[in-house]
Amino acid sequence: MARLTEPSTRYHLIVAASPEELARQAAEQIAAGIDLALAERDRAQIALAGGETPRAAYSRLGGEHLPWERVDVLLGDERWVPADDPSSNARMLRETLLAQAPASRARFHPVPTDRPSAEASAVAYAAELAVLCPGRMPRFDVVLLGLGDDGHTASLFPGTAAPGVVDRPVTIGEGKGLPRITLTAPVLSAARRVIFLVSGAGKRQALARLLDPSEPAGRTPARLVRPASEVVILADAAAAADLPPR
Ligand SMILES: O=C1O[C@H](COP(=O)(O)O)[C@@H](O)[C@H](O)[C@H]1O
Repeated sequence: MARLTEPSTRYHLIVAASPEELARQAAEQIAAGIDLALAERDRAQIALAGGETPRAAYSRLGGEHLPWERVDVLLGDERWVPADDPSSNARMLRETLLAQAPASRARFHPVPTDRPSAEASAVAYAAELAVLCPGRMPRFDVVLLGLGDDGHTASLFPGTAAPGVVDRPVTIGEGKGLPRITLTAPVLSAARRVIFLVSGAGKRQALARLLDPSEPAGRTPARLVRPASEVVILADAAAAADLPPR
């Protein structure tokens, strides 16, 4: 009898020579995913990373001439903080991608963090997602992810329950002392195009672990993102410094 084995995830690593090049490549990859989606459907849905790394890429992407009014912009995760909190991922997006024409015409769907609890915010975000992308698991056209130095992605932190949630698209997480709302691994994996953006020497070990087939996902939850298509990793030279030649 034939043994069924899960196909392994294919990673395509691109090392950028400068911060400008990293931002340019990221903006280009996201724009290409949007273009492809809009050639096939009326609207494109993208889920973007928070944190600090993608700021320059978003500022650059915001100037791309795309039919932004047909693009739904969501977040892969959000800290459960008010919308104007300095650590709010929505605030960061509003200050970069959405701050300028033409991307200001996109429809932004922030995580509603104004609910009485993180759980209630997760339920509200899941309801919004269900309207936008009907079906059991939403399928984004593009998912841009970050990689934490501890191997987390979105808000799937090692040692917490969120990475193990597989029966719903949105769950609550916890990381660096903050309650969070996050897309789950099955939704991230269902995306048509997944891109990781990794920058800085502090991410060296995490990046090496992400690319190591023997690395357990329990220690590096970013390995739980296993789309059918190849995963593009855009890294700078500092993050990629310890990697063996590929
Ligand atoms: O907490 C978070 O961290 C990750 C990584 O952020 P970075 O600035 O170190 O690249 C980010 O992807 C995630 O959205 C954010 O909430």
